[in-house]
Amino acid sequence: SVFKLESFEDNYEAGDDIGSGHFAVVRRCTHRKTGQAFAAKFIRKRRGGGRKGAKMEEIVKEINILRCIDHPNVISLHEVYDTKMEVILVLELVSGGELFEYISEKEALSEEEASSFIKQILEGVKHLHDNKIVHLDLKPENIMLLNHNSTNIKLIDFGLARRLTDQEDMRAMMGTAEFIAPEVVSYEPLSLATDMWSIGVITYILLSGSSPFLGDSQQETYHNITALNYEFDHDLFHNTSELAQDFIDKLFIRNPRKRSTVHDCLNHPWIKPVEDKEAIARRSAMINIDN
Ligand SMILES: Cc1ccnnc1
Repeated sequence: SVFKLESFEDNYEAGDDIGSGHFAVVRRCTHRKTGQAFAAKFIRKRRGGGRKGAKMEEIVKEINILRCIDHPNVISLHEVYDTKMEVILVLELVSGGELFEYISEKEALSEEEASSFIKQILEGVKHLHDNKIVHLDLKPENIMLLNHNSTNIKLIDFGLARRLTDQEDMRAMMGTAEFIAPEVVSYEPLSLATDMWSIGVITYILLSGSSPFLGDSQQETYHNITALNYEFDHDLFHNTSELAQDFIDKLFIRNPRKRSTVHDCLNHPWIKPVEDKEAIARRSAMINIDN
């Protein structure tokens, strides 16, 4: 991958911090020649045998993933600068804040608003999954609003994202099938279904303001997840439709192969409203006028 050799400072003026990720700081920046605003993600390189900083191979993996996606609901990568201490990703700027903040201000959202956000997340995730990319870190902090007065969202932070071809390699490393022990065979490699579970958690939180599996400790949370220990608490869900709960139930399935795919979700009636009779009548009326 060709990285720019002239310095980032030559072309951009860095501004305020607007976020941070793994070993990274994100700052708003302005392109000197055009005045266009971007987000610059400064990723610290791991030097020598140190622990701090990201490994170059991880940074290159994130860049290569970002370079092969292009979708209105996914952050886009503009250019990359490589310096001695850090790699700088110049990304599209989204300045509407995290979905996480938006929810906490509003407690819980209406079903229409929640369904509209989830539909956009599904559209973005569909683009990733169609390109065999699994995000692996879908959470409200990694979903940002385009700007303060819009409800357009973008997925950001692909620091943990993987291309599924890597997984196939891993399965190849598992050795010759006939000699593999059952616990190794049933070890489910990370799959696209991993993202779908996360979408279930995000949906539950958008509708109720509460987290379905969260316990008092990380260990308790893990127990709740593996035991599928969740319910639709009446106080939180008495205004929520059966359809929304059915959408979530189809994602909280232990067996990844049985869990809803992104396509199942986009076709679920909670997301894809059934076209009502008037809409059908209007459409055929238009067709008659045209003929
Ligand atoms: C935090 C962030 C990341 C990417 N683009 N804009 C803002």
